[in-house]
Amino acid sequence: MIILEDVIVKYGTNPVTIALNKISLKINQGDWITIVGSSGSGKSTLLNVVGGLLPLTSGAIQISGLDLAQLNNNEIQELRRNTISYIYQDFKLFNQYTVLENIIVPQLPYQDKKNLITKAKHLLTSVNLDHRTNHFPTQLSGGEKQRVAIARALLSEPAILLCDEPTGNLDSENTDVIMQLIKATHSKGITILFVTHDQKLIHYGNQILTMRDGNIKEHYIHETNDKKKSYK
Ligand SMILES: Nc1ncnc2c1ncn2[C@@H]1O[C@H](COP(=O)(O)OP(=O)(O)OP(=O)(O)O)[C@@H](O)[C@H]1O
Repeated sequence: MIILEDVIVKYGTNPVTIALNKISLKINQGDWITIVGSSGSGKSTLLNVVGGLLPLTSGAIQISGLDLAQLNNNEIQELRRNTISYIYQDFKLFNQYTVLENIIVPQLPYQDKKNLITKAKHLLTSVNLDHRTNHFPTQLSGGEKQRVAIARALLSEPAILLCDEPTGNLDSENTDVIMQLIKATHSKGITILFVTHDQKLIHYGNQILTMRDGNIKEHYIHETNDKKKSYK
């Protein structure tokens, strides 16, 4: 479970931007929350604080019972390595590495290489890219790059997958492929936080969270038809 309590994030000093303005939210394991809202409303900041990438100005975040503020840098990195994975609009692949290397590189210092290669090959098959194992990112299409990024994100078998507009650079055909892969991932019980501007994608999640000016404007849960400002 992820719990945000009165989370405030400010950027800068003069001027100050309040990116998250006292956000409280409870996310259960296996939820898929689609996060929408206009540009600058705080969507990426919300993802980044859950991912342990940004310090809070005030408030608290718990992930699986751990208070992020109580963790040292190594512990945060461990949480990010084992529990939380990210996929981004711009894929963030390493152009100097092959597809297979891109998938295993983040985990290489911590796990047995042979095991990682076996797992990575299995993941490449599951995203239909086994024929691209030794290619470099520059030789791939956008959709293929995002499939590599998904394989990399899943290597650690994370509990939480943070998706920051992962289909933003893709055409509708590739968007469908990526959404089906994320859907399959979600069906294994992984929590998904999914930022998008694409209204066509909001039905994939079980909840829609609308941000406005650093606040949760609306939190809509599909299954219950329940509308909430927050779970507080
Ligand atoms: N590094 C930063 N320094 C200063 N202000 C920032 C920084 N990052 C974001 N902001 C500001 O914080 C606010 C929230 O930004 P955030 O990126 O979370 O919005 P967003 O909803 O993801 O926007 P978009 O849809 O355009 O990606 C915006 O006003 C933005 O200008």
